[in-house]
Amino acid sequence: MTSPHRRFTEDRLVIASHNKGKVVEIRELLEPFGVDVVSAGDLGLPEPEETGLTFIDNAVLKARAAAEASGLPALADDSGMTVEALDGAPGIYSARWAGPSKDFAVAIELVRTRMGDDPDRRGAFVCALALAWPDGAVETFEGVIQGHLEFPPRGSNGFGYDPIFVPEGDSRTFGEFEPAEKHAISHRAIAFRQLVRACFEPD
Ligand SMILES: O=P(O)(O)OP(=O)(O)OP(=O)(O)OC[C@H]1O[C@@H](n2cnc3c(O)ncnc32)[C@H](O)[C@@H]1O
Ligand SMILES: [Mg+2]
Repeated sequence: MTSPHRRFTEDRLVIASHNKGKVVEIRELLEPFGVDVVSAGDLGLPEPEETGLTFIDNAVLKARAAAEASGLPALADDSGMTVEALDGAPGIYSARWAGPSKDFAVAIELVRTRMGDDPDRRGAFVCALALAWPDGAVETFEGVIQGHLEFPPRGSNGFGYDPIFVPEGDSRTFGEFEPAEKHAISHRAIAFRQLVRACFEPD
């Protein structure tokens, strides 16, 4: 049976993200596929307003905007951290909790104070990926990694909420992981494996 997914056959791809940490990780994850990648920032593409109510909706909105503006296929990532004790917040608002200056010390402090001494420390990272073509076709994938939160933040690798997130089965935060170790297990890596299987690898 042939794959129901639209295959990626072009040789150039736009990463529809203005987040430097994400762009670094996505470039590393795409490296084995020999795709020439350019970021939305490099092309001077605008940052669309994220009006969706799910990670998938926002990933599709960002990928479609970049594909239309650039005339190239575009890959967007909408991701965030969900906290059990906060009923899933900050979730799709994870970037917005860091405020206009994108200060994650502020966002992390907000999570710490809102959780207070709630004994439930469980959290997860979610990553939705959308690959969109200029003709409007789109493919979507989602990955989740479970873990718990620890304060104060530890480690200077990664980005965003990495210094407070401890994935299940480890005692270190993602901020203390080497990049290659994070790529082996992260929410982004899980979503990427599905994307690669569906759209990049030969049938
Ligand atoms: O929308 P783009 O331009 O891609 O960049 P952004 O930073 O606004 O990205 P999102 O809207 O998807 O918001 C997700 C936020 O969740 C956080 N986040 C996502 N993945 C993460 C990861 O692997 N490690 C730590 N924090 C992460 C990070 O702080 C992001 O700013
Ligand atoms: Mg964003």
